[in-house]
Amino acid sequence: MTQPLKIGVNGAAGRMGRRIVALVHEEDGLEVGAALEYSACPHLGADAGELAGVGHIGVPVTSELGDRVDAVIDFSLPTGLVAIAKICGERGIPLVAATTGLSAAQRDQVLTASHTAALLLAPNMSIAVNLTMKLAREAARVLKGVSSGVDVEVIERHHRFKEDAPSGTALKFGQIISDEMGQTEHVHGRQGQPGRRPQSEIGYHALRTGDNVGEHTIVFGMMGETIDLTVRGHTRDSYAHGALIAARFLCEQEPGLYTIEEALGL
Ligand SMILES: NC(=O)C1=CN([C@@H]2O[C@H](COP(=O)(O)OP(=O)(O)OC[C@H]3O[C@@H](n4cnc5c(N)ncnc54)[C@H](OP(=O)(O)O)[C@@H]3O)[C@@H](O)[C@H]2O)C=CC1
Ligand SMILES: O=C(O)C1=N[C@H](C(=O)O)C[C@H](O)C1
Repeated sequence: MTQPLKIGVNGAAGRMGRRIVALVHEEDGLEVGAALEYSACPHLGADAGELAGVGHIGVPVTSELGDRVDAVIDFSLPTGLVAIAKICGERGIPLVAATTGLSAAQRDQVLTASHTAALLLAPNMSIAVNLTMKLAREAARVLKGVSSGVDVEVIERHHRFKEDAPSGTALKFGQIISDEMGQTEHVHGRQGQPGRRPQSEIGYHALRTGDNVGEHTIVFGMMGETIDLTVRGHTRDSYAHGALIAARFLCEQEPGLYTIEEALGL
């Protein structure tokens, strides 16, 4: 019988980390190998399963990655991702990097791990969101030919605790669309007298309310008609399931940089 893959969870005491711990524990062929947090985390020493609401699993929250993991899934903070990416790169451990809000320099530091380990870095692990990205690319490809112009706006809604804005997913939607349509300016909200809207911009609008786990709407506004592409999360498990698929996928790959589309088979 094959041994279960041992998954290290970075940010294990967080909202996503707890769901990853719970689902890894429940899924056949996977087990929690390590539950990682930063060295001053108040949850150090607590049982990761108890924190995640699935009962005692005998894996304490720790700040040191032991030698018991086959892959790491990270949902933490940019500094946490940079630190774990360095370790994964040094040890050749596959890494699913889900944290958003990285600076360009932090992103480059994380990408360095792909020279020596299998790495997947994506702002959204959900199948529905990544499929909607494909739809958005197709819409942009077709609509760029509309002679009277198309105004693209990205509206996202998230919970009040989210630290970065706009979401990493919103920025990726904008990147995909501007790659197809050629917009060169990315505008975040509007106020005062911005004047007539130029075709060269994509507008982003970040709403922060309550416990919303994530919604994105891409508006393609034209003269006479509008297309809204909307994708809504209902629970964080939509992201967690995709991250587990990605971890299994990376465990079968050579070192290198992989995409969530490859992992999900989109
Ligand atoms: N790609 C995707 O599909 C998704 C990505 N995300 C992203 O994942 C990240 C986490 O989201 P969420 O779970 O809601 O956030 P949380 O704040 O609930 O969780 C982050 C956890 O990481 C901990 N942490 C802080 N610093 C470090 C460190 N240096 N090393 C390890 N752990 C650390 C935090 O501790 P403390 O609270 O004490 O600071 C917290 O427990 C965000 O960037 C979010 O945008 C979220 C959902 C889906
Ligand atoms: O912080 C969140 O919650 C989420 N963050 C990701 C992002 O910034 O795109 C993905 C998802 O929307 C949930």
